[in-house]
Amino acid sequence: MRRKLAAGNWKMNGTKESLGEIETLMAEHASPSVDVLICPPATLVATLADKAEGHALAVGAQDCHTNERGAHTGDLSAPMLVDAGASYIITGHSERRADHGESDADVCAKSEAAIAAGAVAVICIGETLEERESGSTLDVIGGQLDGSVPDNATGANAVIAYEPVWAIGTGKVPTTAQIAEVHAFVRSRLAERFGDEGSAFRILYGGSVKASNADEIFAVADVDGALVGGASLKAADFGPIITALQNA
Ligand SMILES: O=C[C@H](O)COP(=O)(O)O
Repeated sequence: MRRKLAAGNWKMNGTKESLGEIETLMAEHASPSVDVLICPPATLVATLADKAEGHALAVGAQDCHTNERGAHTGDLSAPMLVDAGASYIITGHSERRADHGESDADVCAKSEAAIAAGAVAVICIGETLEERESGSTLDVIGGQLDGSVPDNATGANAVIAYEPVWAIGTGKVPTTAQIAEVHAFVRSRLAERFGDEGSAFRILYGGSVKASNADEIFAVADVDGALVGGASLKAADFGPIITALQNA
């Protein structure tokens, strides 16, 4: 049985003051029946991990370097992030792919590094609007999945996040049929490659998830939770999404 996951990605938002939102969230969701994860900017990982000690809240990072250490000014390695308190690391977010030119091979190496460091890799894939409109969504998703998920991935150490690029931060959400089609495709592709283990991977949906659409999205087969951006910044927005996932 896959345990559901409500994951918040704060992206490049938040200072120490913002952690008050997490204190509210932890107080209001002290014993969630789903996994709850917040990935703040790297500057806040250690501070949030300290605050989350003893609470049912996992802390994650938004990216990592492929190497364990070395001359890479400004970068952070997976073991360093784990040392700071991250138990999950997002890899291959479309904003990293676009802003930093990360390829599937880069994402695969980062995911492998995250897993080797003992973190759960949250591996992101998703098509652009142009790819969706040209009918190549499943080809794109299949290629990203094959290229970005490392051989050492299992259901315990990796999560797949399907985030259509055109749905991120836009308020546009695919239809439930579109989400169902991609999630079923991802599930079958994982089964082809990993056999029975393929059914153990959690597959999250991400892109303009909010309290008002969460129930509908979480009712879709093979949606094991969400990777939430904007609506994860405030407890008043993220709390109801956690509740919806618990009730799904
Ligand atoms: O990582 C989160 C996603 O990019 C979704 O962001 P959003 O919920 O602001 O659309």
